[in-house]
Amino acid sequence: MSSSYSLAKETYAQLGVDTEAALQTLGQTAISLHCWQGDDVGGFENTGGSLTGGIQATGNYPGKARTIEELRADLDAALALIPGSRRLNLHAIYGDFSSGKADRNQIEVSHFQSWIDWAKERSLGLDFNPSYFSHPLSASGYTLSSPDAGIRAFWIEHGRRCRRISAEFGRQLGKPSVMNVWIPDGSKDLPVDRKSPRERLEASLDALFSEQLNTRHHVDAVECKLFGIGSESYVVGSHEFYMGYAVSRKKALCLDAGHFHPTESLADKISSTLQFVPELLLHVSRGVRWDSDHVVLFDDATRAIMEELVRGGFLSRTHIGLDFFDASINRIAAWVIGTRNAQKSLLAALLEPIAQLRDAENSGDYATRLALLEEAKTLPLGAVWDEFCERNGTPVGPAWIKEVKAYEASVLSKR
Ligand SMILES: C[C@H](O)[C@H](O)[C@@H](O)C(=O)CO
Ligand SMILES: [Mn+2]
Repeated sequence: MSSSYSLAKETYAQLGVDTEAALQTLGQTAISLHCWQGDDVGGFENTGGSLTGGIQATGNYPGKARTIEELRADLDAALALIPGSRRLNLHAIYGDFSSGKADRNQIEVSHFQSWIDWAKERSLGLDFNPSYFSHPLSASGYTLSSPDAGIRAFWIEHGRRCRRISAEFGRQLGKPSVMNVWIPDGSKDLPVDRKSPRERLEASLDALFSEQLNTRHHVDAVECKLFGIGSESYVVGSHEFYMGYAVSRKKALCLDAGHFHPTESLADKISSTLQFVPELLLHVSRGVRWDSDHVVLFDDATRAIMEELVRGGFLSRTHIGLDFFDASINRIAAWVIGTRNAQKSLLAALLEPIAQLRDAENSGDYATRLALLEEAKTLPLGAVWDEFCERNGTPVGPAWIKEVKAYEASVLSKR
C-alpha cells in the first residue's frame, strides 16, 4: 500500500467514506469495451466496404486492425493497461469468416466460436449487437421498419440469429450477454408518414424477440437515437418509441450519452427510466456537435452518470458499455483513455461523502450540500485510483502511454 493511498484513505475516512469498499465495488463493476474502436467499425465480413448507417469514424491514423488476429492483439494490448473487470462487446460484422462468408441472415454460433474461446481464455464476458448497417439491404435507409416485407424479413432473421449467438456467449462463458438492437432507420428530409415505419418497427421487433431464451444467458436491449447523418429529420427508433417498447415488453433500455440534445443530461434519465424498465444498458460516449462518439473523458457528464448509478443503488441493474470511435488518434490509446475515464468517474462517485450529503439535503441545508459537493472535487481521488491500478497490475498514472507508444513502434507502424 503506497503512503499516498494511506493518507487518502485516512482523509476519506474522516468524511465517513470507506475507500476499501469503493475499490471493491469498482473492481466488481464490469465495463464492456466495444470492439469497433479497433478498426473504425469495419468488421471482417466485407473488408473494404464503406461504413453506412449515419455513423462515421473520422481520421486515418495509421495502424488500424485489418484482421481478426490484429484486432485481438490490439485488444490484448489495451486490456493490459485497463484495470478491473472488463467485458468485450462484439458486433455481428466481427464474426470469424475464415471458413467462408455468411450473409447476415446466415450467421451462426460457429462464426463466433473462436471469439468465445478467446474470451474464455481471458475470463472475459461477451456482449453482442446485430449489425443493421454497411449492407446493401440497409442502403435505402430502412431495415426493420422498411416498407419492403422482404427486407424486413431479412433483418428480422438477422436479429433472431444474433440472439441465439448471444445466448450461446452467455451459456459458454457463464455470464449473461447483453444484445443491443440499434437500427439506423430514418429520413434526411421531412417524411409525411411518421406512423407507418414505427408500426412496422414494433411488429418487426416483436417477431425478432419472439423466441424465449434463457435470461441467465441473454439480455435484450434496444437503443434510441435523436438523429444521424442522413436521418436528420426523422429517426424511427426515437427515445419515446423505445421507451414505450422497453416498458411494454420488459426489455433493457440502452441510453447512449451521445444520442440526445446536447443540453439533455443522460444522468437525469437513469432514475426515471429505471422506475419503469427492468435494466439499463449505457453506451458511455461523448457527443461533440454532430458527432455522438468522441472518446470518453473524466468530465462532468460522465461523472454525473456514475454518480446517479451509485447514489440510486442502480449498479446491479445497469450494464456499462462504451461507444466511441476515433480514427484520428492511436486507437488503442482511445480505448485506454475512454475506459480508464469511465472507471475513474465511477470511483469518484463511489468516494462521495454520500451520508453527509444526504443528511444535508434531508435537513434542507443546501449550502452545506453544495459546499460538500465542491469540496469533494479536490479530495485525493488520484491516490485511490493509482492504488487500484497498482493492485490490478496495470500501469499507474501516465505510465501506460509509453506502453502504447512501444506497441505502436513494434506492431502498429508495420501494418
Ligand atoms: C456501432 C454501434 O452499434 C453504434 O454506435 C450504435 O450503438 C450507435 O450508437 C449509433 O449511433
Ligand atoms: Mn450507441
